[in-house]
Amino acid sequence: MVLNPVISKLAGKLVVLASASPRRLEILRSAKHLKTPDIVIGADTIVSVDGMILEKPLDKHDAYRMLSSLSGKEHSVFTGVAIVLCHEKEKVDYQLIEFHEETKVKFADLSEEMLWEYINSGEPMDKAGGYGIQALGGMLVEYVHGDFLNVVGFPLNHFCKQLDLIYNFSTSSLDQKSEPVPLAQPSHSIKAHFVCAFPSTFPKMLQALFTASKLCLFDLLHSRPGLDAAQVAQEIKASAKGTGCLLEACVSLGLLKTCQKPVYENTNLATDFLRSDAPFSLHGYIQHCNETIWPLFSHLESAVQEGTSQREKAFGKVTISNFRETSSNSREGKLRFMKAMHNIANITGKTVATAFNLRDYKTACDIGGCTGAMAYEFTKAHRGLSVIVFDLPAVVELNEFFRPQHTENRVSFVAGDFFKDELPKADLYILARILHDLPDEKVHILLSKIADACTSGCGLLLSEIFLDEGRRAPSRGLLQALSMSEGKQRSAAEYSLLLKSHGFITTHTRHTDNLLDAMLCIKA
Ligand SMILES: C[S@@+](CC[C@H](N)C(=O)[O-])C[C@H]1O[C@@H](n2cnc3c(N)ncnc32)[C@H](O)[C@@H]1O
Repeated sequence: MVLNPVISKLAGKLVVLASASPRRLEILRSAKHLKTPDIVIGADTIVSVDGMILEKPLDKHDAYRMLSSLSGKEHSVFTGVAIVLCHEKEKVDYQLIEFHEETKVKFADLSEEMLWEYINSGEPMDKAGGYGIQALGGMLVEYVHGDFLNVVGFPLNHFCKQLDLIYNFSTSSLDQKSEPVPLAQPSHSIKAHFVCAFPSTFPKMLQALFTASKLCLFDLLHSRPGLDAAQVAQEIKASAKGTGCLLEACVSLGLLKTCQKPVYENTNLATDFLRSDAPFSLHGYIQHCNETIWPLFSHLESAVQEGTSQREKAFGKVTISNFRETSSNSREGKLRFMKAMHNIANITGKTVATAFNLRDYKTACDIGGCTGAMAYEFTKAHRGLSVIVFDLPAVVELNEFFRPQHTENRVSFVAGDFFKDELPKADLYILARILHDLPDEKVHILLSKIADACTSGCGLLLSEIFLDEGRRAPSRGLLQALSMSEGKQRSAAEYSLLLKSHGFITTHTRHTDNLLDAMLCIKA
């Protein structure tokens, strides 16, 4: 789903927001300026805790009752949304689409003093559950698991996905205003189209993205915007026919844009994420998905039948086991793997580095820290902190390709194997995206080595995708498990338990909305 084209489907339509909430109005307004009528959107938010439903407080005492019932606990925030599409030909017809979104929020333990101070601020009075996460109420919150905007009052991401389904898969395109879908068959045709389109469209979309990325199309159109198809074909040394089709497909996916004269340029999305030298580039990660994830998952049926990794089937024998993530042992293969890790660390690093107050730590060791991208974010976020990146010799020797141009020299590299070699001394150890790749036995070996290197009071910051306790989400973690690697996807509680068995007590857990979650532990 490409967000801007999705939300822009509302342009030129009159959208009636059937809600008095200024927050909902703000969320929708900031997503798109809307003009002409055609759609009615209604939404309502409730909070649910211990089987009780909390709506808006009636008075201060009601606010106190609600907030004290939330103190120290996880609760759910539900927003129900109804979209009514109005079709007009000879007579007006309607189509109703409903959905809801749930977000889990945990409150810190709230003292009486804090509760009353917050209630007296007046903020709780017009808000479901008696708090507003986007303002002072944010201070009460320990973590949010799920869509933040849903807690504010409108699940914009889910809403855009629904719009995508309506406008990209519905036979009754509102733009044509020709064939209204009668009320009797609510979104059935949309679902059928979705189910049909998904298996055929999705692989084609991905292959178009992989190919455009591999041919460095977005780099070319960044340095030379406004080339036509023939010029692009010449530059990328590809056929005119194939290049023309690829360019048009990229336009339809919102990756490129073209005006009346058929010349091409990058959309903002491509400029920000798809060119190889963008600060938050995902170019290396996309190549990794193309060369490693795609071939691996093309053997999914055997993986499920056999319950074993299909790495050898996909890539043949890989002799250097620690580079098992790559499809080759070549320098090019290693660099591709490192670029992929670097891209994700660039996107997530700041969130992880700023998840906790690390004022008391002066030296950190990022175990399996790869290119140092995460380490640089930690030194940027914490002025008094130096970070040693500890990784395999084959990785450390290639780190010069990833060194940032402007940085204070507080990141250094040590080569070694975390199962065999002595770990550098530090008062904070960072383990980002390491443990999910290891089975429990190996986790214990690594954690006991870290525990031996720690004195009492040392910290351990773990960053991984944390599954929810029911193992129902997030799907990126559950899908990753299908690779049948020797590792394991775990919940925050499971990680805490593993860490506790080596004397690390979890003090804080953060579910972020930025791919990786984090927990901070202290060595007892
Ligand atoms: C999935 S990457 C994570 C990189 C980095 N921590 C991040 O979050 O961006 C795993 C890293 O662990 C390193 N690694 C794997 N086995 C190792 C070992 N035995 N000793 C040291 N590093 C190892 C890999 O080289 C790779 O850089």
